[in-house]
Amino acid sequence: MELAFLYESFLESRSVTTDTRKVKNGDLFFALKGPNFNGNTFAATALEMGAAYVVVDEAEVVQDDRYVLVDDVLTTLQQLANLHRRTLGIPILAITGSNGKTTTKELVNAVMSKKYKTYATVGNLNNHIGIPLTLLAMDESIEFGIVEMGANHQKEIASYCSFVEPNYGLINNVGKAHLEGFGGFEGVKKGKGELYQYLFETNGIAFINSKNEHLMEMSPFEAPVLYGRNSDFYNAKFLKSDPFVAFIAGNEELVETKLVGDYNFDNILAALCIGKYFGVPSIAANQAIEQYDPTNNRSQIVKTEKNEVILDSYNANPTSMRAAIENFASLQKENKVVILGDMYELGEESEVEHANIGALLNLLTDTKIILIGKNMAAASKECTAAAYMDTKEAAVNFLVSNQILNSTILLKGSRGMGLESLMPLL
Ligand SMILES: CC(=O)N[C@H]1[C@@H](OP(=O)(O)OP(=O)(O)OC[C@H]2O[C@@H](n3ccc(=O)[nH]c3=O)[C@H](O)[C@@H]2O)O[C@H](CO)[C@@H](O)[C@@H]1O[C@H](C)C(=O)N[C@@H](C)C(=O)N[C@H](CCC(=O)N[C@@H](CCC[C@@H](N)C(=O)O)C(=O)O)C(=O)O
Ligand SMILES: Nc1ncnc2c1ncn2[C@@H]1O[C@H](COP(=O)(O)OP(=O)(O)OP(=O)(O)O)[C@@H](O)[C@H]1O
Ligand SMILES: C[C@@H](N)C(=O)N[C@H](C)C(=O)O
Repeated sequence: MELAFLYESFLESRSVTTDTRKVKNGDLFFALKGPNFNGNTFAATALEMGAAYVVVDEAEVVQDDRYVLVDDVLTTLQQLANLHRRTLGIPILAITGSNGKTTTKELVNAVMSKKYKTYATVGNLNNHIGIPLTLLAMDESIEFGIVEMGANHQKEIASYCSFVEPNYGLINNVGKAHLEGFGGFEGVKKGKGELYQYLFETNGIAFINSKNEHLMEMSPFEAPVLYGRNSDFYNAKFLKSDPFVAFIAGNEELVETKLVGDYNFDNILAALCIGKYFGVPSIAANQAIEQYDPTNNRSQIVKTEKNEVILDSYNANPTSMRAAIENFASLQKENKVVILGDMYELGEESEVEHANIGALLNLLTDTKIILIGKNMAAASKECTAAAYMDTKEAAVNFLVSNQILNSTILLKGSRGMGLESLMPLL
């Protein structure tokens, strides 16, 4: 009953917010609880600021009939999103994976929007709150929805599938990310595999990189749409990444991208496979890939007055760190510097995984290495040639007195390290 009423008012306003700092006239305000605040305490403020209704789950804050009291605000937000998704009835593609979800989502969106009116997750709004907000932002003009799903524990992807109800899905890869919450690499496979399980049980379709043995082993499908090998539904030929990726597309066209890192080739293949499956003309699809220019701290090239920086400070885990280092090692540049920060959420595997990165760095004989953060101590023990600072503050002092000039720099670490704040020194 509450849901039907809320959906009616949602259809009138088309605007949902969870934050009084962003309320607009006519909004539906959902009073979520978070680590810092209880949204119920902001309900009255939301109404004063123009919200039409406030959805709360604490009876004592209710003052009049503009308060909609429910058992649990987050569950109601997800149920409303599900009702909207069913009403729209459009095809929805879910994208998850350990690395490259956001980039792949952007690439798929760029390709698919050459033929369809699409809506894709904005930025990284990929969790229990961001995903329902993504669904509710789709209107009747949208022909194809693309929903990024992030996760750091079991049953999370299954829960998202239950209200997103995707018809199509892509697990980009499985790697050593969020090991703490997933319970190791096998746990990552199980947790991400929940998308395959949902699609299998609902006769959905999965796009799978056939060169990825883990994904192939996880696949329960009889006939998934494969990419990556010549006999597959889609393939392309990698040419180089020096630093930008170039390749020969499935239609034999040369495509020169603005994406750094050979690992991005897999993300591109996924996008082009999906485009081909949905009938996007190949010339237009290739053009979409060529035009995509990352500006989001994810392997972004920044030319400063002093240096050229591969700014990769959005996140870091053993798999993406290794991929970034190996790619950097292959670059033909004069003065190379690697600045790496801690990798987070690795639980009991943290020390050994940081040590493994240290061992890998020993292979970079022509490169200056700077390691930052408490966890990187384990890497510095393996890689004795590296300069090591346990805090970012210490690293700032080091970089002030040891200026880096005329170099190509890889700057990568977990989000919490905020390594982009070092950019003014580089
Ligand atoms: C709940 C919420 O939306 N919080 C946002 C809020 O946080 P704030 O610091 O204010 O505190 P609370 O969370 O405690 O607030 C509770 C509610 O109170 C509201 N409120 C507060 C103050 C006020 O004056 N008025 C208010 O109304 C408040 O809005 C809350 O509703 O603001 C922050 C700053 O803008 C936001 O950063 C914070 O957003 C949280 C983090 C959030 O989850 N936002 C989602 C929309 C989202 O999708 N965020 C993504 C990050 C996704 C992510 O990390 N993905 C991981 C994997 C997923 C793991 C999953 N299990 C998980 O734990 O999330 C990945 O690896 O990709 C993003 O922002 O990019
Ligand atoms: N296919 C890939 N394999 C390994 N590493 C990758 C791949 N694609 C991207 N990366 C690395 O991951 C970084 C973050 O990319 P992106 O934000 O697209 O991933 P994500 O999975 O969405 O991350 P998050 O969950 O934190 O949003 C990139 O800058 C790059 O270093
Ligand atoms: C920021 C969040 N999406 C994420 O990726 N976290 C990990 C732990 C990181 O920052 O490396």
